[in-house]
Amino acid sequence: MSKNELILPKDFPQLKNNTFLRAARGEQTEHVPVWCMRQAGRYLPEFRASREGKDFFETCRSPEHCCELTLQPLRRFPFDAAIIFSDILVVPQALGMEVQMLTGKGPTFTDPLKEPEDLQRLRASVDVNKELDYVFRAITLTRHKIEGKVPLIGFSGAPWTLMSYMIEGGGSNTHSKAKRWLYRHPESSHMLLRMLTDVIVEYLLGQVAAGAQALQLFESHAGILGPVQFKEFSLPYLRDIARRVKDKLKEMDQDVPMIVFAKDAHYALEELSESHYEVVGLDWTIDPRSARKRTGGKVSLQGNMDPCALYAPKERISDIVKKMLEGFGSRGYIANLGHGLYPDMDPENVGAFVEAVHLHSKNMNKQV
Ligand SMILES: Cc1c2[nH]c(c1CCC(=O)O)Cc1[nH]c(c(CCC(=O)O)c1C)Cc1[nH]c(c(CCC(=O)O)c1C)Cc1[nH]c(c(CCC(=O)O)c1C)C2
Repeated sequence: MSKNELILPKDFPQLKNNTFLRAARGEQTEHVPVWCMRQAGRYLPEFRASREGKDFFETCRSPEHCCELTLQPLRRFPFDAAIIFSDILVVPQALGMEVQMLTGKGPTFTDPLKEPEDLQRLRASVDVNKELDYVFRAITLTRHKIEGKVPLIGFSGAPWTLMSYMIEGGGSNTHSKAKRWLYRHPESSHMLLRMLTDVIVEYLLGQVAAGAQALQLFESHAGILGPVQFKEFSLPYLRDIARRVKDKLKEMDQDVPMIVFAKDAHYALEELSESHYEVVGLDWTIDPRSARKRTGGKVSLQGNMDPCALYAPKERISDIVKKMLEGFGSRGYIANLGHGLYPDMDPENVGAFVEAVHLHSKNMNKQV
């Protein structure tokens, strides 16, 4: 028996800081909780040291490494949540596709999908518990090792974003190969999106069973769609995922908040706030006050400082954070960036961001 198998998803340490979970449910908290997308990342020297010389997806398959990388940012900063170290592309791998992380190039598929016939290359039925067991073990281990300090977030890529990677074969500016499918092969596109949805639902439920206390869906490529295609090829699947996961969680007597982050989908804010997610994540192109108005108190909001604001001097970061908090208000709000941290960011400025959120939100609460 390997040492991971001894770690079971039960008897987890008691949660000490639940501000993130309460804010996700729209409750008032002592301070506004804060975390950063890509908080476990290359901007931290200890992350670069741990990852050095190791294959990215091999790291993802090692529960011990994932646990260590997830915990690293918490040792430096008083974040109010942690996100499990993994990647959205483990799902296409589970469907049978080969993906490598190439230095300087990012994720690269060996043999991307080209035509609808290629769907036959995908596993028709995926045993999620077998294929993605390593993620579940990483979550269980981390949930123990985090010692109840903050909640642990599980995540998945959303169907359209994963579909676009599977067809583009990696990062892309135009996503024109994937969008070509939407216009030329709409039925096959829906078939692929349905296949992904089925796997994602199982995957998210498996993450909760393993110990995830919240779930975030990353629709990172929403912006490239525009409102009409978003309504046809993204939104229905986002809604289906939330509804199916929620129904099952109810049966399991679990109450796990779900966050949807559809980057650059400001055109769909109203729809996203009526999609069964407790929290809508926002990129920096949306004004906080108008986001509140447009979502009408139906959901909590998360975001949305421009990550590049972290290049500003610390006093300026503090001012930007203060304005952002005033725009969102301190209730039903989780502070974050509008997208992930970049590798060249100064950890000290990340610390200044976290500190400013806590300080200004406590002051705002005093004035109410
Ligand atoms: C740290 C990291 C990750 N993935 C990649 C890196 C950098 C590579 C490395 O360190 O070697 C490659 C890695 N993985 C991906 C990319 C983007 C490729 C591209 O489109 O150009 C890269 C460089 C794909 C990916 N992967 C992810 C997204 C959605 C979020 C987003 O929009 O950025 C996406 C699009 C999710 C993701 N990815 C990761 C996490 C957990 C860490 C954390 O957030 O603290 C998460 C949540 C981890």
